[in-house]
Amino acid sequence: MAKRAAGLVIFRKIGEQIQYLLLRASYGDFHWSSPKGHVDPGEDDFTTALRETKEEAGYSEEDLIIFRDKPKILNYNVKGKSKVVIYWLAQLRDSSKEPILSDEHTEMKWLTKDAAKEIVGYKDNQEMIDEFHEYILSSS
Ligand SMILES: Nc1ncnc2c1ncn2[C@@H]1O[C@H](COP(=O)(O)OP(=O)(O)OP(=O)(O)OP(=O)(O)OP(=O)(O)OC[C@H]2O[C@@H](n3cnc4c(N)ncnc43)[C@H](O)[C@@H]2O)[C@@H](O)[C@H]1O
Repeated sequence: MAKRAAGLVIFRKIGEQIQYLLLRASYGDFHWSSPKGHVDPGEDDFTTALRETKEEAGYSEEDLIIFRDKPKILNYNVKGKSKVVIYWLAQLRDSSKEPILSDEHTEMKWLTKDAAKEIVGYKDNQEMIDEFHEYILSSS
């Protein structure tokens, strides 16, 4: 069975600029991603996304406006095993509230769409950022 994870693609608005939160893993290839993590047995995906966001960025559901109707699903292989990751888009209500990192990450950045796409590197993740970005623009 595929490994399953869930998380939130978090953005904030600074004036007219939209910035995405990316966290750098403290292990493996030190990759950058949105807050997310493994779905525990019996846990639903959305609960995982909220739990991991709290653990990895310090944000609670109350800190965020979550666009629940538009999840995106990424499928890729990690060490030869398939992995499914479900992401929801979420806006930080208080743009001045900075994340609190756990020991799973060493660094954070708020990045414009193009910089966020560059740092995540993977095509499917880049396409997801593009799609979420279009959604933000079309709904604001
Ligand atoms: N490798 C590791 N070494 C040591 N401790 C670890 C570890 N992974 C997790 N842990 C630890 O395990 C514990 C439980 O973590 P927990 O967060 O509960 O579970 P998890 O499933 O390991 O969490 P993530 O899904 O966030 O893991 P990840 O960052 O490895 O996954 P990603 O898919 O981004 O990345 C996995 C790989 O896929 C690559 N990747 C990411 N996105 C894509 C993509 N779109 N396409 C192709 N490859 C991708 C990444 O570059 C990376 O190489 C924590 O304490 C954590 O610190």
